[in-house]
Amino acid sequence: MSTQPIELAAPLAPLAASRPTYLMCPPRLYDVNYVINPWMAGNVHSSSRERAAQQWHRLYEALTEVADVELVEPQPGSPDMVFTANAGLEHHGIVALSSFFHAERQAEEQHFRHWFQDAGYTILDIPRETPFEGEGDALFSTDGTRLWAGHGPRTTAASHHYLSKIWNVEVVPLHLIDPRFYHLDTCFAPLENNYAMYYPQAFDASSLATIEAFYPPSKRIIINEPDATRFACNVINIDRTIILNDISRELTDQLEDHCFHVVPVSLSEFLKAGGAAKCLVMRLSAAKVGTATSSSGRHSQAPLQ
Ligand SMILES: NC(=O)NCCC[C@H](N)C(=O)O
Repeated sequence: MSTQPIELAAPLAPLAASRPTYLMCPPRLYDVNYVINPWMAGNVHSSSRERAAQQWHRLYEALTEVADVELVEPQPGSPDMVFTANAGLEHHGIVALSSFFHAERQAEEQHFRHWFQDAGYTILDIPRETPFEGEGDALFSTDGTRLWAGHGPRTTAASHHYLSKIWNVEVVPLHLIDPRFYHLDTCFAPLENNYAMYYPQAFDASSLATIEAFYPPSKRIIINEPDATRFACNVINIDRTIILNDISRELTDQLEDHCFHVVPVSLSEFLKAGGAAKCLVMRLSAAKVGTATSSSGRHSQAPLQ
């Protein structure tokens, strides 16, 4: 019998899982200055900048656990710039820049344009006559086979054909009919492992049938009105992690039963403007970022406010 100590094989270094990258905008200039959705009504100047900063930082910290974050500087006169999901839609290094429906947000377009230019993206414009509000209304299915595209309150159905031309992808229109859920990302979320969360009443009958034809019953996570109005569908989903505003215990349990790891971050100050976790971030192709020469950059620490 050998007396040689058994040599244990050195453990394999874990494969570096590629971390996704997101764009965020610090809330230094965030406020509710006007009313362009039902959540803002009665909330003009009612948000606390200090609380908003704390909540945004918690979101930033939760996100940087699982992703890299780039920052764009907030700009005077654009208090909604914190909702970077609405800057545009980026895929394969190309950005379809948003063409905002409301004049109140149109000044943001030039600021985001500069950031994407400096970061080396190819920018394609969507005409002013056919408003398009970026990732707020355009979400790829997690298998990448289709682009779900909302229309109605903000984005026009006529803008969708630009998206299918840019990426040669099937664009599936979903008609939003409840003014509280004015962007697709407020009422619908494709999730990993081909699940989807959605608030059915936000859609017309044929759009709902389209969603249900794609997701079999076992893959549907149906959100009730109390959770929908907590922006439960407005999630950042990275692998099994789901970052979102506070939701009910029942929904948390349901998500955990489907093996998701739920990370709640209270975002009450941003709900006053009609946005939550997913609205505060925009997904980017990692390949392009890090080349920016503007005030943005890759940050591993929470930035100063
Ligand atoms: N749903 C989103 O993607 N973004 C939230 C945008 C809030 C902003 N106050 C707006 O009404 O456009």
